[in-house]
Amino acid sequence: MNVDGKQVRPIWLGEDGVTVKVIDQRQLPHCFVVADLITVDQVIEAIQEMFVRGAPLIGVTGAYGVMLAAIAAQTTADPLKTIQAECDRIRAARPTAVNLAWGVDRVFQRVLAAGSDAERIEAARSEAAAIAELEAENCRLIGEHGARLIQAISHGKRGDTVNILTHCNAGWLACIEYGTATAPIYEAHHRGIDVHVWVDETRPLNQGARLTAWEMGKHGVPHTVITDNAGGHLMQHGRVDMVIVGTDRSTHTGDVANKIGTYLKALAARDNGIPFYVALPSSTFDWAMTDGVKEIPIEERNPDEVRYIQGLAGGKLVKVLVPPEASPAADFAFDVTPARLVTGFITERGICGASRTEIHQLFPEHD
Ligand SMILES: CSC[C@H]1O[C@H](OP(=O)(O)O)[C@H](O)[C@@H]1O
Repeated sequence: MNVDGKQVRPIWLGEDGVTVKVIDQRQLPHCFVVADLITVDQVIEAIQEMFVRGAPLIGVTGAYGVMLAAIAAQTTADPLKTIQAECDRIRAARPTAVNLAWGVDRVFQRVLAAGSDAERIEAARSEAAAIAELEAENCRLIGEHGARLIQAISHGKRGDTVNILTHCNAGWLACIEYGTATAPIYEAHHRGIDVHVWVDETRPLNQGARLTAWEMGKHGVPHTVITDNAGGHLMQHGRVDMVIVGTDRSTHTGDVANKIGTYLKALAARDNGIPFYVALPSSTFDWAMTDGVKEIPIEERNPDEVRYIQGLAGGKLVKVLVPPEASPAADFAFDVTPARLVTGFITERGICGASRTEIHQLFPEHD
């Protein structure tokens, strides 16, 4: 995406064809820092500590991690076995986003089919790059399809501003280009449709206030940062026309895992008759799980993420909200919105309802 006149992605391969370069999103919006990853351990750290985050981006980062595993495995007695063990470690870095396993497994299948160390490395490098380009194109298509929904609302409002609420960051920073939830917003804005975005701050790591607001500002999209608890009030007072969120894993039966707090927005949207859409590439569907509330693993992160807030000092923890010795804390990173609260999915193949039948009509190869 264009940032201050430069084309920027959250991940790219260095000129040496080995160094995986990522924007350290923990430092945004205060500092733009690029981290170099050259080992599997560094890839795992980047995923776990959220230098990189967002399902599609986590998938691409894990995919490049398999390339780094193949490079390191050259000096081992059994390279394939070593690579497989490293894939297991990368896959386990964060539990909720299904793209991580999807990306790692796609690359490992290509590595398995290669015949030598050099071929394994090249197969991994090219497949990781191909996944990145696939996800970029899928997000572009999500934008095309989703913009039609926004256009219809704009038409119904005779061109008045379409107010869209989004939660967390499902922007290009969570993907490769365009984003998922933000792709229709960018495309509608590009088409000259009058849009405004309510940006949930998204406690505790504030991906909305820090990342979505930064993206919107750099792209010139009108937006307002709000507290997580303001969405219901705005919906009650007719100030939200639609909700679009991303997802880290959605079951093929329509249940949606996304950043903690999404479920509450879906409840408020349903109570106020507001359409609630989930934007995702098909790599984020889980074709095996049927009951998302029961089956999707919900990551629990370090409670200090609740106790502290990141400040201006280059991402350093600068302010204590809850003295650790005073109270226990808990940091549930995701929740699951049941399909009954989801109006529809915006995918690279178009828009569908949130039932198993409708999802499979769009993706029959998974029947
Ligand atoms: C397009 S996936 C974005 C998705 O990922 C975020 O979680 P995290 O920042 O913890 O990786 C959030 O759930 C977003 O909706």
